Parts: sequence; structure tokens; C-alpha cells
Amino acid sequence: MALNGQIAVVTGAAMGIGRAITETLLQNGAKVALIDVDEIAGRSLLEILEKQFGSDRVLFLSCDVESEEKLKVAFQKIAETFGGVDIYCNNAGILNEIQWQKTISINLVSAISGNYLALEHMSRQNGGRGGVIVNISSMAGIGPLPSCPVYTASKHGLLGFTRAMAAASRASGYGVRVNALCPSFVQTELFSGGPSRLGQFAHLADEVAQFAEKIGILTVGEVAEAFLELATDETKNGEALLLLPKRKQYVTFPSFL
Ligand SMILES: NC(=O)C1=CN([C@@H]2O[C@H](COP(=O)(O)OP(=O)(O)OC[C@H]3O[C@@H](n4cnc5c(N)ncnc54)[C@H](O)[C@@H]3O)[C@@H](O)[C@H]2O)C=CC1
Ligand SMILES: CCCCCC(=O)/C=C/C=C\C/C=C\C/C=C\CCCC(=O)O
Repeated sequence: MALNGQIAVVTGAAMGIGRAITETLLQNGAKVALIDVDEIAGRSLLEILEKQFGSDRVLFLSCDVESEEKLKVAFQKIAETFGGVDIYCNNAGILNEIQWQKTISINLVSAISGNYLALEHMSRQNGGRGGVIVNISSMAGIGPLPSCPVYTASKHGLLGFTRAMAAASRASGYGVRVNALCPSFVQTELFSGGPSRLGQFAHLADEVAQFAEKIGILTVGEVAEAFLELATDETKNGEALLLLPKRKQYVTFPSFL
């Protein structure tokens, strides 16, 4: 699938992985709507991107994805401005084992709302053009991160939702592929600030740091490149792409047939 002229929406786009994905989409010719709760970082990035790619190709919407109502309004605004939605990257996420309910709320509940809202605009059953959704899960969506049981649960949940939604989309003729990207540790604020947000599991921070050092740490650019593969390869639906510094693989799950 060529990205030229495609309309993409990226949540948590103001920094980290979301910013890198946004820049990659723009470099490949897409128009991108950036959604982020951090208005200052979002507006400052918008200014940079407008200069680089033109103001007709980027849009920033200040929005907390925890508010389904505000997210709905944001989607309407994007569809009106750009004329539809072709690609949805659900990336906004937090790691906070102290405020663990918020971790579930953003990483899983809001992710589901975002997927449903995206499908309202993208599904061929609703008059949309079809397209692709990429959910940013984590390696912690496939196996446990002991210092972060709730983060692990949220990412396992997101991966399960992705796979079921992909099957539902195929069976219902939505014309929308739904995939999950599962990176290991990535050099961002979420990673470096992780130790202070582990709460009762803070004593496990050193163990995690040692593990991260052993397997290596991804750059946001490497994650954006893997995102591009899931977004553009039209044979991929319901996939979980595991990404480590020295390894990239599509995960094989047990078959029940
Ligand atoms: N950094 C890592 O080691 C890994 C991160 N991930 C996942 O990648 C995604 C992005 O993470 P990073 O870039 O590392 O994080 P980050 O903390 O660097 O950036 C997250 C962005 O999301 C925004 N955001 C947070 N809550 C929001 C909300 N309620 N509404 C709208 N925007 C919100 C933030 O303002 C920020 O711009 C997350 O889902 C994370 O779980 C997955 C694997 C590894
Ligand atoms: C095994 C699963 C990998 C999952 C990666 C992920 O989704 C996010 C991990 C983020 C942080 C991990 C938690 C705590 C971090 C503890 C130490 C890191 C040290 C950071 C540093 O800058 O030294």
C-alpha cells in the first residue's frame, strides 16, 4: 500500500515513538493528524512539521484519549479537514503501576474506544474507504514484565483485542486490517521515567535495567520502520510483530482449528 496522500491519525504523537511514526508517515507522503494531551509539546512539534512538510499536511488536536467524547470530536474534525481516515495508529500509552487504574484506562479502555471510533470512519460498512489500524502494544503484551504487572495486563489485553478485531473485521467486510506492534525497550521518556512509576515493584527496577542492557534498547526510528511494514504490507492482518534490537519476528500463536 502506498502512503502518498493517505490520511493518518497518530495518538500520543507529540513525543517518543508517536513522534517518530508521525515523521515517517509524513516523509512517505501521508497527511497526519497528531493527537496528544500535551498541548505545548504538540503545538511546538506542529510548528516544526508545518515548516518541513507544509501546513496542509499536518494537523494537531489537543485531546486526552481518556475522554471518548473529545476523541470523537477530534475524529470528526480530522475527517472534515482531510476528507476521511485511512490509517489509525493507536500509540498513546503510559506506564504507571502506582496509578494502575489510569494505566488500564489509557492503554486498554481508551485504545478500544479509539479503534471503534476509527472504524466508524474507516469501515467499508459505514461508507469508509477501508484502511489499517496499528496498535502499539509491547513485548510486555506477549510475555511478562515482572516490575509492571498492570502494564503487562494492559498490553496483553490490547494484543488480544487487536487479534479478535482483525478477525471480526475480516468476517464483517470492514476492509480494515488491524495489527499490533510489540517492541522491547525503546529509548523514550516512558522508559527512562519507568523506575519512578513502579510503586510496590520499585525494588525490581535494577533487574529490569540489567535485562534492558542485556537485550539492548531500540531507537524510536527502528520502531517507526517496523510500524511502516505493518501499515503498508496488505498481507498483514491480525499480526503481532515482535521487535527487539537484534530480532524482528511475526509471533506464531497456537491454532485451535
Ligand atoms: N518506551 C518503551 O520502552 C516502549 C513503549 N511502548 C509503547 O509505545 C507507546 C508510546 O510510548 P513512548 O513513546 O515510549 O512514550 P512517551 O511517554 O515518550 O510518549 C507518550 C506520548 O503519549 C502522550 N499521551 C500520554 N497519555 C495520553 C493521553 N491520555 N491522551 C493523549 N496523549 C497521551 C504523551 O503526552 C506523550 O506525548 C506506548 O503505548 C507504550 O506503552 C511499547 C514498548 C516499549
Ligand atoms: C519485557 C518487556 C519489555 C517491555 C518494554 C515496555 O513496553 C516498556 C518498558 C518501560 C520501562 C520498564 C520499567 C522500568 C524501567 C526500569 C529500569 C530502566 C532504566 C532506565 C534508564 O534510563 O536507565
